[in-house]
Amino acid sequence: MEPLRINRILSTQLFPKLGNANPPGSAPIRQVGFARTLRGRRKAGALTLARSDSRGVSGDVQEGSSSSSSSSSALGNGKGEKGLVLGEERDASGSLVGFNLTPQSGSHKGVATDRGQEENVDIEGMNKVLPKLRHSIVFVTAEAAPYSKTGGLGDVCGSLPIALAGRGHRVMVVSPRYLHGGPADENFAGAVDLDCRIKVFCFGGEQEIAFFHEYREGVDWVFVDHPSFHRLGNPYGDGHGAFGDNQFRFTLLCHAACEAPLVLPLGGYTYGEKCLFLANDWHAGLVPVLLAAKYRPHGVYKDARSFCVIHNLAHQGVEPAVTYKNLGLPNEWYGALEWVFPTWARTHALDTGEAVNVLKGAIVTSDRVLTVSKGYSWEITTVEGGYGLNQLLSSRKSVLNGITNGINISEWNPSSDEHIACHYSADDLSGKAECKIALQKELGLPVRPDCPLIGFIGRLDYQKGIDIIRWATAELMQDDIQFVMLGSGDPLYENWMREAESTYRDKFRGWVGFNVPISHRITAGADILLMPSRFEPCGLNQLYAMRYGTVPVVHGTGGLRDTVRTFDPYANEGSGEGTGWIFTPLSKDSMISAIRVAVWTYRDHKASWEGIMKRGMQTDYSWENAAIQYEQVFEWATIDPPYIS
Ligand SMILES: Nc1ncnc2c1ncn2[C@@H]1O[C@H](COP(=O)(O)OP(=O)(O)O[C@H]2O[C@H](CO)[C@@H](O)[C@H](O)[C@H]2O)[C@@H](O)[C@H]1O
Repeated sequence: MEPLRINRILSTQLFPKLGNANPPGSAPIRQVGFARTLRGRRKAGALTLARSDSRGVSGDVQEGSSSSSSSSSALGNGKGEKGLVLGEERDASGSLVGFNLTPQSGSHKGVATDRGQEENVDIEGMNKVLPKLRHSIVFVTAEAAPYSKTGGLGDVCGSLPIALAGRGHRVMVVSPRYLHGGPADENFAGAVDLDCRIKVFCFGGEQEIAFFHEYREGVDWVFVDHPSFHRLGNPYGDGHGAFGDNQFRFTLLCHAACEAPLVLPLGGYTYGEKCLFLANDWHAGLVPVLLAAKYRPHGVYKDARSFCVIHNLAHQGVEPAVTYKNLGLPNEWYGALEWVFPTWARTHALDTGEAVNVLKGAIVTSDRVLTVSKGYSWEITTVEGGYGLNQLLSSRKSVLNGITNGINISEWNPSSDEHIACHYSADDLSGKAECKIALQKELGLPVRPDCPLIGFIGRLDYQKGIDIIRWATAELMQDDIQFVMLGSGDPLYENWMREAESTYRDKFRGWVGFNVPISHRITAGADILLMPSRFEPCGLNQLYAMRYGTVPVVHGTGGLRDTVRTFDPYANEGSGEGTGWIFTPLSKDSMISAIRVAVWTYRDHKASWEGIMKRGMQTDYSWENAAIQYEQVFEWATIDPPYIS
């Protein structure tokens, strides 16, 4: 293996044993899938999509791609009046942590024209500003809606790829072909067996992987097929908890995803080596490590770039250190995944705390790190929000950015939603009242159009602040309100929801389970959506709620703080401003106070309430904005040499 070259400073503290450490129980690694790769390389390389080199890169771009003067103009369309440009967001220390889209001002015009980065293309009647630089993009993810979804990761990986494909990129999404033995298996009915088998060597044996494929909405949806993805439950577990072999299952996914661009002739052509890999959350975290450790030393994927996309830092894929030898990585890369628990977190006196941490491996090997909101990109560099990775993430601050998620505005559209009782829009809100009545009827609540209806949708998890809701419910139920919850997860809270429903028959409904149509009906029928999340990397439900004229009351954290604006009745010369309420700190009392202010506004200040609803409904939450920001990060990453070559 070639000596490791890292193009930017990488603290030895963070990479302590790289190059000389051997993992516990280590054995030589066989490179099964890769052998095939080398054979197919010539063909794959020849088919790589053309990419112009550093065209448009002005000379003053600084190391780390944080140069604002050059980058902020990158998205101008060169036509003078239609383009958007990115204005950078910096934190108190001056580090770039996110971007704002702003209309192109006169001062940017000249630069944008010089760079000539985009072109106007008329696609299906929509005059879009498209980038000239088209990439081959590979999303690797444990879930992608509508094929699989347990939460927001599925939503994002089901819709951002479509937005990027719509902007001219060649986009593949690689995720498992789950068969759970239920109706959801039908989701994969359109995917055909590509009749391409590869062998992956991991966990002490050779595993045969098949690929299924569906081309839909401009995206190559590639499904990795292996018997371990065929079982009852959901992608991660069943009624008994998380599957014990998740590390194995997602190791397979990562190996398969690295092979897919090289071996799958999708539409007649492989994606080739010049890909941008977006590794979403820990499940895909081995992808950047494999690129660096398994492929690049052999000259493969030299021009690829990898992005570690963090949707939730609380889940890192931590396993006992002996697992390392199972991952199909060279022994000398153990340091990349090495993780030592602090003394207080060890279970007994002889516990050395040694573990492997897949997400850590992704952070230290990927070219850039992305999170799903600007606020969260800062929070994860703090002790409170960093889940032990804050120092590591701080060390990569120059390549760490937050891009706020968009939403699928076709699926979440109150004027065409197939799941709701009546359609409506900001111009005619009458249908929303019908949706509320229909929801009350469906759930067996008293039909009371004027009674404020509060909704909650989400995983019943510590993250979502469900304990705060539980604690506050008795007090909230003293008010004249109705409260509807939809969620599944921790059995403690599932049982509590059932109990609360029987205690407060006229006011409370707790729907235990995962049900997308009901989630749409609650979003449309509720007046207020409650999100007391302890942390929230972005949050999608508040975006859906605002689009449906349902006013969010949220804890001021992460993406919630970035996307909801607290109502101010005095702003704009008394006409008001804001789309909801943000409360802080996260406590029962501050949450109840915020709900009471919202309920009071709903009851006694109808005009203000309508203003809040309409401002939320009129905000642009489409993926287009986020996709443009992703392109900016892609551009920076391709300007820089690979982080590890
Ligand atoms: N019982 C149920 N029935 C039907 N639908 C249900 C449901 N429970 C949840 N959902 C749906 O699942 C999605 C949840 O998305 P969120 O972004 O709110 O949270 P999640 O924590 O899963 O995602 C993580 O990743 C996303 C994406 O980046 C980040 O926004 C977020 O902050 C981060 O925690 C929504 O579409 C919601 O409607």
